[in-house]
Amino acid sequence: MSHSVITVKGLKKSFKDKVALNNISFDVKMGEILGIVGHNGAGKSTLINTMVDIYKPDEGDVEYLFDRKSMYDHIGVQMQKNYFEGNAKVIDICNLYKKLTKSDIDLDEMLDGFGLSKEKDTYIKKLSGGNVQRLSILLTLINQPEVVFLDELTTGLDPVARRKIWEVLREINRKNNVTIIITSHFLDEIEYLADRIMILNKGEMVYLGGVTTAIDQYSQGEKVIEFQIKDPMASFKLDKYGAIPLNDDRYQIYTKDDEKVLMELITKVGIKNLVVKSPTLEDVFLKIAGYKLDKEGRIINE
Ligand SMILES: Nc1ncnc2c1ncn2[C@@H]1O[C@H](COP(=O)(O)OP(=O)(O)OP(=O)(O)O)[C@@H](O)[C@H]1O
Repeated sequence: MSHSVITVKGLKKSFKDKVALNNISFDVKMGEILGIVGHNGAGKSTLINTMVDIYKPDEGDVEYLFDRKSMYDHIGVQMQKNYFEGNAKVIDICNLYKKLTKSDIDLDEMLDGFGLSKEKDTYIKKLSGGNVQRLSILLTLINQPEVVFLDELTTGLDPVARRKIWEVLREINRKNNVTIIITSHFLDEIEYLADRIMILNKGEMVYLGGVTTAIDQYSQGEKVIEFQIKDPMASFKLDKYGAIPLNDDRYQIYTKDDEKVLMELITKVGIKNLVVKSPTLEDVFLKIAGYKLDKEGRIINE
């Protein structure tokens, strides 16, 4: 069992009467990738901001394994918004960070790993949004932190660029045992990267554990039947099955007795375009917190 590098105890944070975090307690293990997911406003950024001392909690406490006074020597924080001087070149900003953090990292190697070698002499104001995002992650890693916080990891990046970032992060996690805490709206990202996931729902931690454990725990041998009904007026017939409405007039039913339910749906309700499958992480989310995903796989509010 690895040590805890961060211990969060009973965190509470409100903004006026809005409760952003309600009694959150957990440990971050050294060398793990912890993925924090939740809908807009679930409390992800507030949690990270409180963990890195940007916000003061109303109650509770965050303990680090290392000396709190030198915390910023040990951690790297990438926030949602970045403000870079537009008239500086990529390499200038990198050198500045390197100097400020007294790092001996090989910048050429890093720029290459992030696919930014060609942009080395590009002015920040001329960079694409995706490249600004890559640069901000790169800068977070320049001081060779032991713990990295990445808020909204790959928002704004195309699928190829996202994969590249995932690989870089996995490598620094595996090679250097860097602990990584990421928030994301994308379940595929968390499923791919995270050793454990935390599901936040309206400021509450509703799940913390392994991805496969989440699926096993919440599915309990159930199958998922997804379908459309032939006659929308017949939707009341689905009530007794606890059907969850999805996009595009589709419904989802969880059942341990898929054969019987399927027969009933076909003969008594009238369904089409049906799929029977084992639950995925996406289904688990839908079940735990009523989340839905948009076409790109991003969590959207109910
Ligand atoms: N500085 C602030 N002042 C007032 N309210 C805030 C502030 N920061 C967050 N909140 C509120 O606290 C709640 C949690 O917000 P937070 O930004 O932590 O959620 P999030 O899960 O990161 O959302 P998103 O995915 O949209 O970034 C929201 O209701 C938000 O409006």
